[in-house]
Amino acid sequence: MSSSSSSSTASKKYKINVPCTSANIGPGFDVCGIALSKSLSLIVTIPLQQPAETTLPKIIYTGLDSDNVPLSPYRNLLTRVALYVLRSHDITSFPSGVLIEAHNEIPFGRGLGSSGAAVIAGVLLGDLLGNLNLPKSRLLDFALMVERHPDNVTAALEGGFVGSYLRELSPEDMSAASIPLAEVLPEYPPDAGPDWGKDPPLPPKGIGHFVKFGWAKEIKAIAVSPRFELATAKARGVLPESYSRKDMIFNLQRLAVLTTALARSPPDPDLIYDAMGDRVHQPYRMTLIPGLPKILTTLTPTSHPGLLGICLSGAGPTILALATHNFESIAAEIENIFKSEGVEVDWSLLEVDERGSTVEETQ
Ligand SMILES: Nc1ncnc2c1ncn2[C@@H]1O[C@H](COP(=O)(O)OP(=O)(O)O)[C@@H](O)[C@H]1O
Ligand SMILES: N[C@@H](CCOP(=O)(O)O)C(=O)O
Repeated sequence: MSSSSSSSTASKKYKINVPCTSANIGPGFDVCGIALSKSLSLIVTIPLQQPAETTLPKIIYTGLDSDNVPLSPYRNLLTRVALYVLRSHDITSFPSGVLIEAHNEIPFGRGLGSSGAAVIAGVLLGDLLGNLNLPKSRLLDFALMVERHPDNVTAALEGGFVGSYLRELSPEDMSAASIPLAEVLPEYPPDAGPDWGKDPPLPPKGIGHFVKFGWAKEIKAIAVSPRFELATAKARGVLPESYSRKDMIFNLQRLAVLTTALARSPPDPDLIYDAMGDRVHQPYRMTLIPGLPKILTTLTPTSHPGLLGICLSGAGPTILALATHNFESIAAEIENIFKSEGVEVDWSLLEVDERGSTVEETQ
């Protein structure tokens, strides 16, 4: 326990750590996600005794994109999600005197699950501040009321390589789960008191279901991120409403093979490369990401030994290449193709994070 000597300022500190994620992995649109080794972390200091004066949480950000984050707890995504969890448990306001120090390594709007990580961090923050001890399945329900595709949030919460689906809801549950996001996460006015607004819509129970797949230890992920943001909402907006039977079968066949192929040691590059093909989201997103068609066709396990497969990370624009070696030359080739389209990039070599999200008491 971390406590200062004076009893009036005695406090406990906790660290919440949430990994970034790469969703889809080719054919698994809105199904698969991998937790990777960059994270959003929060150090949360909570006074042991509530101060006499009521104060909102103080938020401090460091790290990537920290200049672009609202610091009002009524505007910030983390704290709005936490307040949703608290209000859903009849706790109408934040405890007073809380300090939240966020450190972010996940670039915003690049397809590495920054919003999914923020939503999971917010749910864990609400659970901590309300002393709720919610089980993982309930934490996921709250996250899914905010981020409505399960791939990023499930992988961020659970860690590793995960497949997930949403339970078919009863008509009554369906009406709760399809409430507009603005009602789940209202923009609280600056002077919002404990009685502000109506009761939040509670999530139906057991919305998300998942299974953790195996992952061959020698497989690493090269993430090449263009220096521009692509909002997930915009990249979902270009997708069609329906697909041909041929394209659905194309993806289902590959997905079934891929989930086992990535667990096998040593990995089979030709099998994985083919199994990472996709006809559901990548073809439609090519107009938003210059260089994507060339990247997906130029690099192969034959041209670049060590490469296993290549895909758009989440909704993009980051490219995810799975590989066992020759990481620099694979990244350099992707970087050159982007450069030829006038796009600058940053790249990093990431490991799979098997731990998922953690909450620990700290000093
Ligand atoms: N740590 C964070 N704190 C607050 N807001 C965040 C955080 N991370 C992401 N966001 C919000 O989520 C947006 C990005 O979400 P999205 O378009 O889904 O892209 P991504 O692929 O990175 O998840 C950011 O512009 C920001 O508004
Ligand atoms: N399945 C979603 C995943 C979005 O991931 P993000 O990291 O880009 O937010 C999609 O492809 O739209």
